[in-house]
Amino acid sequence: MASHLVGAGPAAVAAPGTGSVASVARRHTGPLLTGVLLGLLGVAASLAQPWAIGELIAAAARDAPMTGPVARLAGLFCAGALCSALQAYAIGRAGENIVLDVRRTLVGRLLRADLTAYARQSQGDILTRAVTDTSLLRIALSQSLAQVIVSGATVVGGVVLMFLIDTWLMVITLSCLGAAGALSVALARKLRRAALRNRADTGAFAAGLQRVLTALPTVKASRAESREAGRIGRLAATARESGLRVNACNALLTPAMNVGTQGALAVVVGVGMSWVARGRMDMADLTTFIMYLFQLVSPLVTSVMAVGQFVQGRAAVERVDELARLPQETDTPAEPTQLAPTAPYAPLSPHHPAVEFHNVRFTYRRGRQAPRTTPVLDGASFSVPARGLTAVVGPSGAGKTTLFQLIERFYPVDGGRVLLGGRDIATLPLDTVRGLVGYVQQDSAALRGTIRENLTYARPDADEDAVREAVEMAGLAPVIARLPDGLDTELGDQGSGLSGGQRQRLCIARTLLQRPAVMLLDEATSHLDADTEREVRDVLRRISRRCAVIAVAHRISTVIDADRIVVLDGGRVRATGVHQDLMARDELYRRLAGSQLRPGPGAAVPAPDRAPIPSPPSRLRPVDREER
Ligand SMILES: Nc1ncnc2c1ncn2[C@@H]1O[C@H](COP(=O)(O)OP(=O)(O)OP(=O)(O)O)[C@@H](O)[C@H]1O
Repeated sequence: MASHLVGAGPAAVAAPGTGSVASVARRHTGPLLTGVLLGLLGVAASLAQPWAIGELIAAAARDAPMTGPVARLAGLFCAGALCSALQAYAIGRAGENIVLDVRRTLVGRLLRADLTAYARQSQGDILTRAVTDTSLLRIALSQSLAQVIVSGATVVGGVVLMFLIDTWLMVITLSCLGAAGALSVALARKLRRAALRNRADTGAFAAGLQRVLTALPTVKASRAESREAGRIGRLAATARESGLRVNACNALLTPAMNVGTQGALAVVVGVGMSWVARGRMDMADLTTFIMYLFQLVSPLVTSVMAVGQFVQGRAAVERVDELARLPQETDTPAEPTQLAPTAPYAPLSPHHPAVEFHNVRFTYRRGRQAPRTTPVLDGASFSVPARGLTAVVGPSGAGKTTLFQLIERFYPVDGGRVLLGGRDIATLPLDTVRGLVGYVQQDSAALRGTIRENLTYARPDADEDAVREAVEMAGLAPVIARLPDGLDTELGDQGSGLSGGQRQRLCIARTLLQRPAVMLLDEATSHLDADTEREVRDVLRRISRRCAVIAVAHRISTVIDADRIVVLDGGRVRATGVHQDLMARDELYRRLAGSQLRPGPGAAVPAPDRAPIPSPPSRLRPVDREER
């Protein structure tokens, strides 16, 4: 059914994967193993070096030719250096690739996140996780992991060779190192907890900073600079405190291992020398044993440091995983029939209402544990014809914006159905729904970038003529003509660089360019002066002959000549009709309209409570914003 419904093109965001860091990292097992293998080859080369030195000494002692032993030793040096360089490159590259993949997956999942779940996150913390924590992944998953493996292999190889030289001396050595090792493990556990706390504190600092930076003029106008500086300073101090705990654990880790190895060395020299004195061990074996012990010190310390880094990185992995687990919007697979090319403004069948609400119930969820609040919509029903201007009015907080958000399917309804062109939107792909519906938001969302990029945001393939037409229609042409760079003028964050009214026109033009079947305008002309508003209203009137335009407006001038007005109150539609009709029979509408309309010269003032037959629109004039 519903072959009249067509889509607006492919999804813009690449389909995200399952999201967890481990699942992403598994894709890079091959390059990581290659790096580790190169590292192990380097270990073998370095472990063989004392043996080659021994061979060289023996050859010198025998006065035998030295070319072979020297060549072997040089070969081992070169092989060790080459393997170590290749290992560092391979592991570093794999680490960067993991970070890239994790970030891409994370961005895909963030952009597809369920809005209810997303709204519970702080944006500053999201940024810290997506930028800083993902950087730490590289260290945890590649460098430190590889270092643990490679240094660990050096340690294991050395230990085996030392066992072969003298088992009991090695047992004594291991008991000294074991005590240091146990201390290091305890410290590593503490370090992980401290690192997790520090990541969270850093996120809280970023969230605090982001909160004020996005509202800097409000902060200044409220003279809150000192208060905010103090509050954010305290957040920074908390991050410092947990950072110091991380630092303390880190600072103890390496010395703990150093003390262990130095203690082992002292004991080995003492015990070994007494054994040599008693003839239980010869001097050459003791010297080789001590050489291997010296060779163990550096990899032991490196591997303990790498464990520390790995543990800190794991804290970051946990935080990135948590973000990647954000619930996603549920989508519906597209049917082939839904993806026919669109005709401008007319992809919905004129035989069905453009939008229908059937007994819709909806409540915002503030969190799983939070108590349920009163429903915003409690059985709302109305329909919007495929052509014409429909206005939605109601007191502040009545749920008008919520209606629009449900048409866009930003949230699923709790009960009832929302139909688009006769089809339940829950059964349509999100891409189709959002391609058919154009939405000019209440707060005129513009993005950092050029005006042209903003205009073509919903339709990147729009040609120059289409852009110019939308600009003209939205009354934006004179604004752009005054800008030195015209359409290529750069805007700041949230479209700064334009006035509120200019931003509204920009957003209207962007939606016009999208050529939707249903155009939603939420207070979209509230910042415009009376003349510009009239021009934009005329444009919308013209467009409404080709598609459905639904406008939320507090300004009665926007509503007065609408083909249909829906009056929303207490989560329900209490009346629908045209202006005169509603003035005559709906008390709330009369009250809402009465506060903004004043009689023209010679007209009697209608007494709102006595339900008078209203004066014809020509004799009523809307009160301009400036006069209110
Ligand atoms: N994201 C949200 N989370 C929780 N509650 C919300 C959310 N958005 C809106 N609400 C609540 O839902 C109710 C309806 O809000 P909505 O923005 O739809 O009203 P409105 O009629 O558009 O108001 P206005 O005319 O003032 O713009 C309000 O009580 C509001 O507090």
